[in-house]
Amino acid sequence: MIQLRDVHKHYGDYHALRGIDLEIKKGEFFSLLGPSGCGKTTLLRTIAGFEAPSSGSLTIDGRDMAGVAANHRPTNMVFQSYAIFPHLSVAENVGFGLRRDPRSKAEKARAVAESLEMVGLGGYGARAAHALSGGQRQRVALARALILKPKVLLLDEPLSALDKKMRETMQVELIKLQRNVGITFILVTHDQEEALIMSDRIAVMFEGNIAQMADPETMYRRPNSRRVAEFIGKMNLLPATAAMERNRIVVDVAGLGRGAIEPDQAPSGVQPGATTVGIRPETLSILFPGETTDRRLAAGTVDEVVYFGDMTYYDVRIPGVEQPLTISMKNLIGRPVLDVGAVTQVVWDERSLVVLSR
Ligand SMILES: Nc1ncnc2c1ncn2[C@@H]1O[C@H](COP(=O)(O)OP(=O)(O)OP(=O)(O)O)[C@@H](O)[C@H]1O
Repeated sequence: MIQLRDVHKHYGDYHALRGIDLEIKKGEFFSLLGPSGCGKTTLLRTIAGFEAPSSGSLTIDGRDMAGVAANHRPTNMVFQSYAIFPHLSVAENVGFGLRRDPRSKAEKARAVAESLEMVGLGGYGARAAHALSGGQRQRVALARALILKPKVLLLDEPLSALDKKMRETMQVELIKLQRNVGITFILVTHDQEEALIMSDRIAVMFEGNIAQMADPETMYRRPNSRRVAEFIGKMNLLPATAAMERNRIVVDVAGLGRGAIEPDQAPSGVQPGATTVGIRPETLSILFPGETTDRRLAAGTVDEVVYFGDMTYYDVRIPGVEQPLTISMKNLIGRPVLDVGAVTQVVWDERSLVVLSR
């Protein structure tokens, strides 16, 4: 539905977008994720028509958007600083975009009520906008965008001003809303958790480039580079050597040992020789007294313990490995929390390794 081909954007000498190729499907919840300054807002604004690409093409529904003004595109944008008008009522805010709509007053009022219903603010129409909470204002901004029935809703960090609890509630509500209305959502966020929770697909951006584009599970389990791996969640990085042995890829991981891996565990390919592998903390575990395993073991010493409610995070030092490995363990009834200095066995599985050669 939305297609970008080799899109570049220059601001004077600064090269903000460096050849973006992107295809977003109808009805998809797509997130642009990356650190501050990577160009995600520029990309969103380019799709919206607030910025013109320096080169490259953008089509929406097969129609070339070159020269098409923002207000003539089938898109609508919801901003971080959801600029609602404080002197108007909630209903007046939501109906603002219908000022020039030829429908009757009663029909417009019905559309406003419907939009408010969609965002969980049914019955709030008469309230003064200035008397709303942050989360409610955000919903008003959403209702105001939805009433225009855009094909694509562009969301620029829409939840970043909300506190954590409210943000989590709104994340779930936004997902439900998107499923109900079926329109394409493109979300800009620097919050990896938010992107993982909400998206059908994510593009991770660094310095004006898309580093990886994938569904959340692939992005998390099979990052294609060290940088993506470290940007999303916590990843243990270990030096390793890779070799091809009878058509199998075998990696020898410092301190852990050798294991054969599948091709999908090396999303950017494998060069024989020195490499880096990643392993997520929750794919490692500690073998507690009385437990057995048929998986691989490595002996180590607990270096650090961080207790975190239902989880405990251990840093375990393993001979031959420079950095302690972080291991997250669910706190279960009867499972002790180890102390710093405890000698332990770390359980690992070659299936959770990912080769991060870049
Ligand atoms: N109008 C502009 N003129 C000059 N440089 C700009 C302009 N807009 C953005 N930039 C630069 O382009 C780069 C990308 O900006 P952009 O706003 O897209 O980043 P971002 O990834 O959205 O970051 P943030 O999360 O901080 O908003 C930044 O280095 C920024 O300074």
